[in-house]
Amino acid sequence: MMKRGVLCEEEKEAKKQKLLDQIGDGHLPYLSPKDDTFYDLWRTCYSKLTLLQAKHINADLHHTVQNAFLSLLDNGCLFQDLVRLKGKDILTPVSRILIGRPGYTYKYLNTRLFAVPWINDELNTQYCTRNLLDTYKAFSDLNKFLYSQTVNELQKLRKAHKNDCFQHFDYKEQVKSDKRPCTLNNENKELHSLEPFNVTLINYMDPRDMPCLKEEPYFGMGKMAVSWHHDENLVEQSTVAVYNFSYQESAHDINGDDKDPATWNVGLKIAWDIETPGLCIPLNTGDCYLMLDDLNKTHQHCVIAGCQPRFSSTHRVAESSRDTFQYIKSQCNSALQNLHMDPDTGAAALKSLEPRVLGQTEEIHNEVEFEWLRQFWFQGKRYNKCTTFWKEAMTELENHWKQMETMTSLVLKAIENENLTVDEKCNILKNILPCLVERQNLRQEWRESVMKTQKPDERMISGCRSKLAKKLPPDQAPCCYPYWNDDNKSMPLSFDLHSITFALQNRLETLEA
Ligand SMILES: O=C(O)CCC(=O)C(=O)O
Ligand SMILES: [Fe+2]
Repeated sequence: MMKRGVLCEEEKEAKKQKLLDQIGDGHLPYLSPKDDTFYDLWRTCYSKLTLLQAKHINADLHHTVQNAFLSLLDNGCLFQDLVRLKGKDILTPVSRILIGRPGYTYKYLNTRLFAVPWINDELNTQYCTRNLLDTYKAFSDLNKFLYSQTVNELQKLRKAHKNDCFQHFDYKEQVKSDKRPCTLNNENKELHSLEPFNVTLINYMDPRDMPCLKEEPYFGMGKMAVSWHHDENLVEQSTVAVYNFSYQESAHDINGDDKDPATWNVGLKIAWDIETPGLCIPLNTGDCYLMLDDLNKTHQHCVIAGCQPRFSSTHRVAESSRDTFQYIKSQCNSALQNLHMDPDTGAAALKSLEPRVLGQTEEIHNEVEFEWLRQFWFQGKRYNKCTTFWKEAMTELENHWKQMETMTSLVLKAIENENLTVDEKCNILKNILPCLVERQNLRQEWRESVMKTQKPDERMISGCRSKLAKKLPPDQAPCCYPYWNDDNKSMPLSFDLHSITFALQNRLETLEA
């Protein structure tokens, strides 16, 4: 069920290793403002990166947003994520929270983050304190501001692009080759998204808590708080806008004296290119930068740690077709349409035994279980500190999921008992078995992931398992939920589906023989 990128992890890793081998012991060149050609390089190879300096932004907005960052920290609403990278479990050095439209989620590194709603007109009671309500709203205000700036900058970009094209366009060439000016071609090509940002991912790190950050490997830019990456799961050609806030003086410098020791930097490079120098842009507190249009696709970025604690708010247009509570709720409702509950006896029955319908129900069953319930509970009880929105949403989804457990058990009974032809039974089995096998495999995977993070018992003493467990506070420790024992009579089927899928496979083979 995990989404696959254009290049798979192994291919990317091999490609990266090849680049590192080419570089050998040395480093590739990169430019920062102290280099004469820094602005030329920025204009020519990084023109879709725009910096908005703090001094051009309204002081009230700075004040509101900066207080909001500090409030998130004071309220314990920033969390390190336990992610799986290149087959290893790691705890991200950066702590995060997602804030955004009610019901939105955002997936990064196979972790689904659940957005704390930034405003909720109907239910103000969904926050622990009044103070937190104002905190989230501050990011909605910042979101509106950054969106208006993005629209302006995209217009400027479009104008500059048109001028460039007309300047370079040679009329004779056009007649000869019967090509049209590139502005005309580009009229259709300019697909950049003007959709407003729907979420912001807030980042926080105090470098003094993270003495073991990795060195930036290609250019020697310094210690990385966030390694090179493209932002994933965004609407194509959508801008990412970032507000930067570092605070408190500190004498501690982790990056040597090569550049201003206090400053955090954003690093940029063209993806898979070792000819063009990298760009390292220092960020002063209150500065914002925009990665416009397709910059996130053509280039990669990283964050080089300064010495102060630092926050950023990264506003994005998350791809949301299958990633909102509204979406998964409607999926559940469509699956449950095939369930009839007798109002008098409370007995459950399936309305249709159409194989396609049964298969779809089992798919939705997996989707709600693995993409929502298990993702949510893997993050412990962290969300309770920030909002009640997701606890209520998960209770609702869990009720739907439990009814789908009943539906699965009813299909299994139908295959045993009903007056169905061999063909009908085969068709049903073919439609549901792949989903049940996937459910069994994914349940085992999730259970193992959670066990790895738990306190070691006598059998598991050493290694990163125990280290990870110690690092996470109890309310953030991953839960394997839902989980139940075979003697739990409220559940129609076992957690472990191994013997059921095994028997069904045999059954199918016998029927087909
Ligand atoms: O903190 C920043 O400036 C950017 C962080 C980032 O790249 C991300 O959250 O994807
Ligand atoms: Fe990023």
